[in-house]
Amino acid sequence: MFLAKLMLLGSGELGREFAIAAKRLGCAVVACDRYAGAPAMQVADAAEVFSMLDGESLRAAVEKHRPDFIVPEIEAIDTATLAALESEGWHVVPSAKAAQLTMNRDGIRRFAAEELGLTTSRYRFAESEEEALAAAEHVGLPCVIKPVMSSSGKGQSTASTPDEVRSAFRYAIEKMRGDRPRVIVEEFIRFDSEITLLTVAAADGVHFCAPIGHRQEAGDYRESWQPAALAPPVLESAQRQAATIVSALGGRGLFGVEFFIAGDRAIFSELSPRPHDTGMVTLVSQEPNEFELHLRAILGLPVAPIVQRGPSASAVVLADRPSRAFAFRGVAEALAKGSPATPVDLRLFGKPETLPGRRMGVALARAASMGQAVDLAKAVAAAVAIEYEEE
Ligand SMILES: Nc1ncnc2c1ncn2[C@@H]1O[C@H](COP(=O)(O)OP(=O)(O)OP(=O)(O)O)[C@@H](O)[C@H]1O
Ligand SMILES: NCC(=O)N[C@@H]1O[C@H](COP(=O)([O-])[O-])[C@@H](O)[C@H]1O
Ligand SMILES: [Mg+2]
Repeated sequence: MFLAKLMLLGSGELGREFAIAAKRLGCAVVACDRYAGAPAMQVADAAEVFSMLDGESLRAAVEKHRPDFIVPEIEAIDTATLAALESEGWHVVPSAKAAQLTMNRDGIRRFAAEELGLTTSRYRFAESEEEALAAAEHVGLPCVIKPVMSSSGKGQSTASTPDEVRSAFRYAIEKMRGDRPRVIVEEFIRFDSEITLLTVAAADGVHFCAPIGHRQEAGDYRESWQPAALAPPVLESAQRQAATIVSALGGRGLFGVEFFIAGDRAIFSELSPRPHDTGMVTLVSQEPNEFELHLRAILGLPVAPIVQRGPSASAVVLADRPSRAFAFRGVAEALAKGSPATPVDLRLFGKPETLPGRRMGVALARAASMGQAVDLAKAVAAAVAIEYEEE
């Protein structure tokens, strides 16, 4: 009856768009996350609530639902259980190895730089303030310090003095996820721009989407746009490095490969073996979008042609305080900003709770020029207000 049964490990906004794509192609979707009512659960056939770091619960959910594909949607998953499940014949997307290496910054960085020879910033790992100081001396100041396990910029800061290195180390340990008090100390790259290169490992080989430019603030993305203007040799270098790493990680699916662009160099930063948040722009910028591409690649279906539809942008809608009682205002005004030549759209994720800086929605726009598309997406996002009610 169903084309395939997919189990999502993590059910946020990215999982929700993936689940919608899967439902459209007649798949069954089981959505798992740490809380009930997560965005993808709202459109899935079934839901399971447990921590993805709890291996026993993860195994129980897999054995209960018997999915054809286990699809990690977040980074923090009990990857030892994923590896065990894979060895027993369950299919982990794109591979247990990819999930395992990318969950920890030390895993993916050492694999990229030391095994594959990709261009990266200088880096060292540290497990104490003293080690962090020594690492900072090695990579130079300023440097960027991040917990090895974290995402969306959590626990990340830049240090310019030895004192700041100490406090950045403490901050990273305080905000880290998981149980390994370890940080990466990276050379600060003065980049001209940064991009995500969506790279699809499909049955018939590797395909690329047009590069996506993005702007980050506090380690989290604010706006993204596609296509990002890149000199052809820089794009080719990024594509070569992306093809190398996705092929080495193995399996089929879409990857978000992040690069810093500095002069004529594409410097590999990190990658997601799954759709990328900056890739939400593809909801208006291309067909198939990144979620449909991930799905098609997983199912062994054709992914080409990938059609880019011109200058497009996304801008995030963030909450600024914790609340379980809130409402969205200004949606009509936001959507009224579109015109036949400059269409706009909006996704509100339906998360049941706000937190300071939590992403609650994203605005999308297409226009004749990139500047116009970004400005329009920002205006649409700015028109949406979150009204917090007294609890
Ligand atoms: N070495 C560096 N030099 C300069 N800027 C950096 C460096 N490392 C990170 N940044 C900035 O911080 C942002 C977030 O870093 P990174 O992608 O490593 O973190 P993350 O927590 O994995 O984020 P996400 O999960 O959103 O991708 C980068 O996109 C970049 O803007
Ligand atoms: N950069 C990773 C990323 O964007 N992940 C996306 O955010 C969700 C968690 O949101 P939450 O923290 O608001 O629950 C994840 O489930 C995923 O969709
Ligand atoms: Mg990143």
